[in-house]
Amino acid sequence: MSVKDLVVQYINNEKLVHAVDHVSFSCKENESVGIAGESGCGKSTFGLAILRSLQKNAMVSGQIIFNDMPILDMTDSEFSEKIRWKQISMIFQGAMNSLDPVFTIKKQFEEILKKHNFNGDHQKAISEIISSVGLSDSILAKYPHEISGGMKQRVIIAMALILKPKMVIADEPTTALDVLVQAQIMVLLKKLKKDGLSIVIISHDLGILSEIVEKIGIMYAGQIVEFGNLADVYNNPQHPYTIALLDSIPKIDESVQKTPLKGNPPSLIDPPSGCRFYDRCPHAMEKCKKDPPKIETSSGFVMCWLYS
Ligand SMILES: Nc1ncnc2c1ncn2[C@@H]1O[C@H](COP(=O)(O)OP(=O)(O)OP(=O)(O)O)[C@@H](O)[C@H]1O
Repeated sequence: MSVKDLVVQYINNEKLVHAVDHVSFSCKENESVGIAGESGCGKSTFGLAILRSLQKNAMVSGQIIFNDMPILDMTDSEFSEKIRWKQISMIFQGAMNSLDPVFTIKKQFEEILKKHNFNGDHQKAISEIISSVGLSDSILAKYPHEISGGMKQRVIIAMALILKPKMVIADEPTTALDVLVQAQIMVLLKKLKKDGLSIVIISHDLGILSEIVEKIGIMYAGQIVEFGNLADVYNNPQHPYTIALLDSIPKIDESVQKTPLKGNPPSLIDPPSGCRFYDRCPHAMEKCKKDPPKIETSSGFVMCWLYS
């Protein structure tokens, strides 16, 4: 997948919210990408833009090329017919709470298959996918309130995978689960990845991302300010925001208490020109008031005046 100059703006009360601002990067087949950043920086908007599932008040420009197909140029019906759920699917943030309480799990799988005109054997497809996420067929007769949070999340993952997509966008797939269940879900995602699934995983939790992705993008106020191989970004972060984000992870053997990053990200309505991290950056200089250059790094890029 290659994302070029992706811009998403929401119109809200006659004002523009610049939720994703000129985002570009690419990843290879079977590579998984993590998108990390604070709440409200545009991570979910980015994921929803790939699946063309943004709300109606969103305006999108730029290009997303998936398997040589320019997916933003397709008509809605072409995208639904060829791509959505069949090639790219999504585990939506908080989706396990949106399972329909009045239908059994089986019925909810059948609805998805019907909606996508699946003409194979429904029972076989459901059983196969349920077993691939570590559940047994007995769960199918149950209602959502009869199963645990971890099982619900497995059901949601199975639903996203039932049409055998090549790539899944997982938006905070472990948030709201206890740590043991989080670990089980990560084991499951790693297994699916090993079986050939590409995963774009969106999370504010750098620990979770470090377990699974090859590439990572650090998002700040709608922009990807640093992108590269996981090891490069984690071991040798370049952008002051990445450094601060990594530094905020508590370590068990540290005696000195961490000083959290001060201040808040700028509003995405009329964000300031120049570097968006300017107000919080310990290295801010006069030239940072101008838009930062995109500097090539060993495996990606950093958007920062420190390196020009
Ligand atoms: N439909 C919408 N209309 C207007 N503004 C929106 C809409 N959806 C999101 N936003 C705004 O866009 C910005 C980015 O939101 P988004 O949900 O993509 O961020 P996020 O990084 O995923 O946050 P979180 O981790 O809290 O989900 C925020 O300022 C949010 O308020």
